[in-house]
Amino acid sequence: MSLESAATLAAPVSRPNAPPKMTGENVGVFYGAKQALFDVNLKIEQFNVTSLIGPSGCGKSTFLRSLNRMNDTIDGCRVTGKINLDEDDIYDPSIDVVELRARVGMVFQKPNPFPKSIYENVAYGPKIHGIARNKADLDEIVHSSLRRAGLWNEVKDRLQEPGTGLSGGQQQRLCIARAIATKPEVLLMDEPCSALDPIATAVIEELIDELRENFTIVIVTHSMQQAARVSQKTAFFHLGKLIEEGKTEDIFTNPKNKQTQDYITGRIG
Ligand SMILES: Nc1ncnc2c1ncn2[C@@H]1O[C@H](COP(=O)(O)OP(=O)(O)OP(=O)(O)O)[C@@H](O)[C@H]1O
Repeated sequence: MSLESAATLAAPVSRPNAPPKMTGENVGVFYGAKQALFDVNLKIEQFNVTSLIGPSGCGKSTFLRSLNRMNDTIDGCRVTGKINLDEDDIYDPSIDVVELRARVGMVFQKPNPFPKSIYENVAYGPKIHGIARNKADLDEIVHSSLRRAGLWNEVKDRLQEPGTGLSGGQQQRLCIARAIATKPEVLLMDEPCSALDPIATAVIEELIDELRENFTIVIVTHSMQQAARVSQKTAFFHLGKLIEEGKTEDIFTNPKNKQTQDYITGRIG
């Protein structure tokens, strides 16, 4: 992308004294004997969108998955270093991983609604986490999550129809509604628009900008334009290392590192 197009950057949310929502310190990730991430130090600011960018295989998704211990589900995967959510060390043996994943929710690359009704897709998390006290409560959570995900008007008359019957963009918004229904503090998004057309992508990008009022968001994206449009902070990874991070505007207009410069100007990738 041209450096000038960074003029479309989303305005930063100014909360100067807020401590970071999540902090990674010397994070390393191994798949068996192979090390995929090396000594990553990154602070995730609250109520901001942080983009993780870099060439294929550089470790973006690996780092994202380490933030809610999704890597635990991969055989032979081991994480070293420390990751905090507020004051909590998320790899401490006392941490309940199910509860952690309710606090740090995730939206995947391909929309993956359950083979259940639209209502049940969103109600599932609040039910298993015991968030709703009764049916009226559950209805309220489902309706407000669908509203916040910008899907309510399109589905309000068909809540009992299967989620899989929606369009791709609608399914992804349903997955976002499902993720926010458990009231997470942080929302992780792994290339959430890669399976969507430009119009559905624009809708999700707008939604991300609205969601940051209430959630801290970390997004992996292959699109530098998308990173520039939606995020306040950008982290550039290369070959398993965090090369440079900072305000999105600075990364795209005035990168300090030559590798970052080469990536954003299309010389590597
Ligand atoms: N389940 C796994 N088992 C073994 N190696 C893996 C696994 N997942 C990722 N890797 C390796 O770890 C490295 C980082 O992969 P990762 O998927 O995190 O990169 P990425 O930057 O998200 O890539 P992409 O943009 O292509 O999705 C790569 O070398 C990859 O082959």
